[in-house]
Amino acid sequence: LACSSKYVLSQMHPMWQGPLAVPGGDRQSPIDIVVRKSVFDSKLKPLVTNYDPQTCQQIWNNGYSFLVEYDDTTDKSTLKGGPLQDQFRLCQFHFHWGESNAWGSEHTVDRRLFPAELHLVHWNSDKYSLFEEAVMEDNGLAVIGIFLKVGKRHEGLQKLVDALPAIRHKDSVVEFTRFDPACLLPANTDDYWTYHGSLTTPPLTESVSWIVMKQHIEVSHDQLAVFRSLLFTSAEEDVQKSMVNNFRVQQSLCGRTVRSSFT
Ligand SMILES: Cc1ccn(O)c(=O)c1
Ligand SMILES: [Zn+2]
Repeated sequence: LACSSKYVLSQMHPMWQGPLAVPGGDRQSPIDIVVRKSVFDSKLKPLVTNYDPQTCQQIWNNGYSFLVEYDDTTDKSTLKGGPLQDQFRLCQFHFHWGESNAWGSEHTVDRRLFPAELHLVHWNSDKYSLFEEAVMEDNGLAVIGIFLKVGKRHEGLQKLVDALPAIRHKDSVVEFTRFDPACLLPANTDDYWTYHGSLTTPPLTESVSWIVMKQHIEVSHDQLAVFRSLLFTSAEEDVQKSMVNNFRVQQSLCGRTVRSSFT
């Protein structure tokens, strides 16, 4: 069983040459959320987000996804409430998606796959002074996961979609300002599942309080197609590879409980 071994081997991924051994390995992400096994916790509070669009700085292709990065040197864009005891600062958001609309999300709900998943990444600024510090601690990060479905065009997303052709290749970056990530939240942010897990990319550290929204957001087929026009590869490489299927395989629950904020 993957949980009992001292090391778990993450999925062999072309981008991460060879298996990655992760110390411990009994709190890995992503997972399948089995709705009927989740436990309602009445102590779970509503999420409180306070995002300042002025802290938005740049958008860049890191060779695995594209990241919209925020200035996290002050407490201007924060997350608190929900399952969290402390205040967390927004540092970036990014997505995971498939080559087709049939798959692409990292988490699943009763094995249901979504075409993509948005991650809003925050770190505990009550306890740590840098993201790099927090990422190594078991209460260091809080990531909001939001499922994307293909449907009507997402007006707020279009500004981001329009910036993507400028960062087609790995390591390209452009200035990106005044983007309010609150426009990407679903109407209902009171209903979520939460569990303790890990980053889904290296260093795969088990430092994440995951908050997975029950309600998805909708984006258009064309908007998602622009995500797929990005490349994993840098401009100099001879063979260009489409940035698709940038999700990790699901990990064992290892006896963890997934709590729900709703019945
Ligand atoms: C910090 C971090 C890095 C990668 N991914 O996928 C995440 O969801 C969070
Ligand atoms: Zn992610």
